[in-house]
This record gives sequence, structure tokens and C-alpha cells, in this order.
Amino acid sequence: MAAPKSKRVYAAWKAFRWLLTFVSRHRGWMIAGTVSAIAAAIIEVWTGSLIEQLTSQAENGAGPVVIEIVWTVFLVILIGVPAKYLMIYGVEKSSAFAVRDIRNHVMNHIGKLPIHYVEKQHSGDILSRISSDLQLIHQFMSRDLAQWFYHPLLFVGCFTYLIWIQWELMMYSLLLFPVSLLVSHWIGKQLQQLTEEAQANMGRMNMNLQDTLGGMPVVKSYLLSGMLFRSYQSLLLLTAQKKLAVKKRESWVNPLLSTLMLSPIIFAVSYGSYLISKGELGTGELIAFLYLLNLCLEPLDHIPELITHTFEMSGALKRVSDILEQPAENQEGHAITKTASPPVEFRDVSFSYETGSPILQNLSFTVPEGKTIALVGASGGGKSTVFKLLCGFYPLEDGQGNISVFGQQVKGSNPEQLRSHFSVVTQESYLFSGTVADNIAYGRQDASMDEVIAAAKSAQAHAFIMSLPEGYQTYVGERGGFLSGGQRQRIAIARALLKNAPILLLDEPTSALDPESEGAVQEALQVLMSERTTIVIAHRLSTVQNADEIWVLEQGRLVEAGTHAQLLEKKGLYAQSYLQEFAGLAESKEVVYT
Ligand SMILES: Nc1ncnc2c1ncn2[C@@H]1O[C@H](COP(=O)(O)OP(=O)(O)OP(=O)(O)O)[C@@H](O)[C@H]1O
Repeated sequence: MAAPKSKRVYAAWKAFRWLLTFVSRHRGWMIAGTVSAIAAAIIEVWTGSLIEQLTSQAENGAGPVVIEIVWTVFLVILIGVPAKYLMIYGVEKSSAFAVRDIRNHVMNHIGKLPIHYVEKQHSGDILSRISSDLQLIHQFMSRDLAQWFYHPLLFVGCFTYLIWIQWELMMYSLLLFPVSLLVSHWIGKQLQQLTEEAQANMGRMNMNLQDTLGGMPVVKSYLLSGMLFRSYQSLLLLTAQKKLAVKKRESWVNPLLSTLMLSPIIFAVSYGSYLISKGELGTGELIAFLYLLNLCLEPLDHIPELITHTFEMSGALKRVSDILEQPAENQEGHAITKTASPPVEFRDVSFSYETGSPILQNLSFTVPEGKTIALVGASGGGKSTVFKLLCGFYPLEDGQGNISVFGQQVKGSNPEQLRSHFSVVTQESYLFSGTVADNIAYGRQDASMDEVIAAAKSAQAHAFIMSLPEGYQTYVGERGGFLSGGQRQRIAIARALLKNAPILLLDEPTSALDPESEGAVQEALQVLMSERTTIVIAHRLSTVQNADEIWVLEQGRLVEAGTHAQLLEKKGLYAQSYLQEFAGLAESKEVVYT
């Protein structure tokens, strides 16, 4: 449902004010551009006055004065050239810097957005806001902002001077002016709505494109390219229709307005000639009047266009400022330091993403220092949620229990400081665009090359890295696409080793690998896990067997805990359900009943 008008106007005004805060940081060039715009407008009006003097003196036959005025006209025109140059360059320069700052600000803000917001958005839509919406804003600032100073000033200057020459002629000539303003304002509002819709569709198209490229193997194997293409096509059509609707309105309203603009000239020539015949107006005055009236009409021709561009820009501005209005994750809070208290403790934690669908229920456990805990349980039972809460991605509300790390509450802690205690390795580790060395060094950005190599050696990755065409400087491709799954995991383990955090959160890093790659990654993991506290979401029998303790999570509750042998002995849920999943039915039976 569309927001009420007053709210939309307020939102547009707020977005505009926000834009001005960025422009004001580069006010030097903006002021230079604005002053030049004022100067350029004054020069235009001044030229009109000189033309009037010139024709009057010529009529009176004052030859030397005429020559003097001609020189002055040339001089004034010459001064106008740098003034117009500075008007355009000054505003463009400050706009370019302002847009650079906005991009920085948006990017910085996105990095600080809480994960619970980002998880709900499509990255393609966010990307579209940063690229095409900001592009539209930049276009407005560099193309239209200077004109917003120049044209109204030119209009006011010419208007005042025209009134002074012959106010009646002026008033009659511009009778139709309010009509054109009303038409352009009305059309501008419609354009803002259409532009917002077109930009939102662009966002959806980007989502579609990103899904097609990012999920290419799935797209190919499930023969989805046709379906995705069709949905892209229909979005494209919708976007084209919206843009066409914008152009359609622009293209009938602009000629209409231009025609309205011609009427004052026709009127001025007719009525002015009548006044001359009555001796109430000089020929020079009429020539100057027509020159200035023409100048006066130039802004009137441009202002409607400026208004429509401004509405278009405010649609884009709103989409960008929507992201910025999302509160950033609180970067303050108490520091968590490593102490002798248990590394991880959950006390009566109950949590839900949506009200009414509990995910964790009164969950309590303590992970002792240096131990490896395997979390098992049915899919959707809340295992990954435990990790998300531990890293502070979703803050606990009052009454939802307590989570502590080294005896200090996660709630209200400094998130960066908190996360410095964890290394996370997931089933499919994320590699960034860049080299192998870069990707390992993301574990600790001040690490030396020797430390990167040492980490790679410990992660059993050095040998394969050295066999790559450019060794550590080999480009890994998008998301590490040039490497095998096992190689990617070993780079991720090297990154975690370099980070050297005391607590490991593993989402079974070998579960997506074939047995051959698994062996090498397991060896790397053993190095990583030694002397660290580890919680591992277990999918493999070998992992649960090697864990110090296994915890069974069922619908957000801890229902069984013990070593592999103890849980087998108990013949409870673990022995009956999960072991079969890990080892296959036959193997589990064999183990259970021996
Ligand atoms: N960001 C989210 N917003 C809403 N619901 C979510 C979100 N993330 C997870 N859930 C829901 O929470 C429940 C627990 O998810 P979680 O990922 O913790 O389970 P899991 O035990 O790790 O499952 P799996 O073994 O399949 O990875 C699921 O029902 C899931 O749909």
C-alpha cells in the first residue's frame, strides 16, 4: 500500500536534505559554481540592457556612444564565458566528490548492517540501488543542479527588467506561465512514481541476473535457464513499459510546454508594435524586451524538465536512503576478553526468528575449554542458529536467556571484539575475488607472507598452492571457482589458522567433499582443532566418533548428551536416528548392536 501523500513528501524532503549534507562538504566548488551561475544570469540580463541602450542610441544617431556600447557588449559576453564554464565545472566537481562520498557512505553502511536485515534482502536489489539509483542521482547533480541556480535567477532577473521596461506588456505576455508550471508539476509527480517502479524492477532484474550467474551449475542441470530468461524478459518488458510511460509523458508535455512558451513572443511582438504606433514604447525598448523575453522563456522551457528530473532523482534517492535508514549494528559495547571461564555457555536460551515459531527452547549447555562438541540433530533443529546467536548476528531480547563467552555476556558486547574469538569454517567456504595469498591473509590482515605460507603448510595447502600457475599469487576466480572444493576448504582452514581464534565453529567442512579430498581436509582440521575449543555441526560418523561429547538437538532442545559410546549404550534418539544418517543403515545397526 502506498504511503500517504504527506509522508511521501516528508520522505522526499528528508532524502533531499540528506543529499545536501553531502554536497555541503564540498561547498567550496559548489559556492564557486553557484556564484558563477548568478554572475552568468546577471551578465545575460546586463546584455539585454546594453542592447536596449545600443538600439536607442543608434536610433538617435549617437555614433561614438554606439561604438562604445558595442565594445562593452563584447566585453560582457567575454566575461560570460568563464562564468558559465565555472558554473558547470564547479557544480560538477562538487557533485562528483559528493557522489563519491555517498558511495563510500552507502558501502560503509552496508558493511555495518546487521545480518538479520541482509539475510532478508536480495543482494541483486542492493546492488541495483548502489549502481543504477546512485547513477541517476549523480546524473541529476552534475546535469541539473547548476541549472537549478542559473535558470530561476535568469528568470527573476529578466522578469524584473522586463517589468521595468513595460510592466503591462510583461504581465500580459506571461499570462500562460502558471499554466505551464502547474502542468509540469502534475506530470513530475507521476514521473516520480513511475521512476520508482522502473528502478524497483531494475533491482528485480539484477536479482534474476545474479541468480542466473551465481547458480549457473544448478541452472544448467535443472534446465532453469529458459524459466529464468522468461522471468527476466517479463521484468525487462515491465521496466521498458515504465520507462516508456515516463518518456511518453515527457514527450507530450514538453512540446505542449514549448508551444505555451511561444505565445508570449507572439503576443509581445503584436502588442509591442501597437504601443510603438501609439508612441508609448521605443523600438529599442521592444528589441530589448524581445531579447530579454526570449531569455526569460529559456528558464521556463528548462524548469519543467528540471522539475521532472528532480522527481525522478528523488525516487532513486528514496531507494538509496531506505538502505541507509536501516539502523547499523551497534559497534559499541563491552569488550570480551579471554579468561579461565568456560569459552561458551548457553543459559535457558529461547529464540525465534518470527514470533510464534520457537527455534531454540530453554537451551542450556556449557562447552569446556579445549573440548570438541559435536552438535547433531534433524535438519531445521536449530544447529546453525546456535552459531548465529553465538556470533551475535541475532541479539537476544530480555527474557530470552543468556549466552556468555569466557564468562562474559554476548548481549551488549562489542560485536567485532566478540567475533575476534571465533573462527568459522562452513561446508562451502567463501573465497573472495583475489589471489590465494589474499584469501588466506583475510584471516589476519597484518600477517606477513611468511605467516601466510606457514598457515597454508599447516592446513596441508602449501603443496597444491605451489603447483598452481602463479603459486600464492594465483587468482582464485569468483568465489574460488578456479579451485576444487577440497582446495577451497584448505584455504579456508589456513585462513582460520592465521586468525588464531580460541573457539572454532565448524559446519562440517568436509561434508561436501569426496573421500579423496576429505582425507587432506581432515588432516588440516586436526591441526586447526588441536588446543582449541570446537563446536562442530556434525554430518560424518568420523566427526562424531572423535568428538569429546555429542549433543543431540531436537526441535531446539538438547535431548541427549554423551560420548559416542555412551549414546550407543543408551540406545536413545542418537543411536536410533542420527547414527543411521551418518553411517548408513547397515553400518549403524552393526555398531549399535555389537
Ligand atoms: N534468517 C532466518 N529467518 C527466519 N527463519 C530462519 C532463518 N534462518 C533459519 N530459519 C529457520 O530456523 C529453523 C532452524 O534453522 P537452522 O539453520 O538453525 O537449522 P539447522 O539445524 O542448522 O538445519 P540444517 O541441519 O538443515 O542446516 C529452520 O526452520 C529455518 O527455516
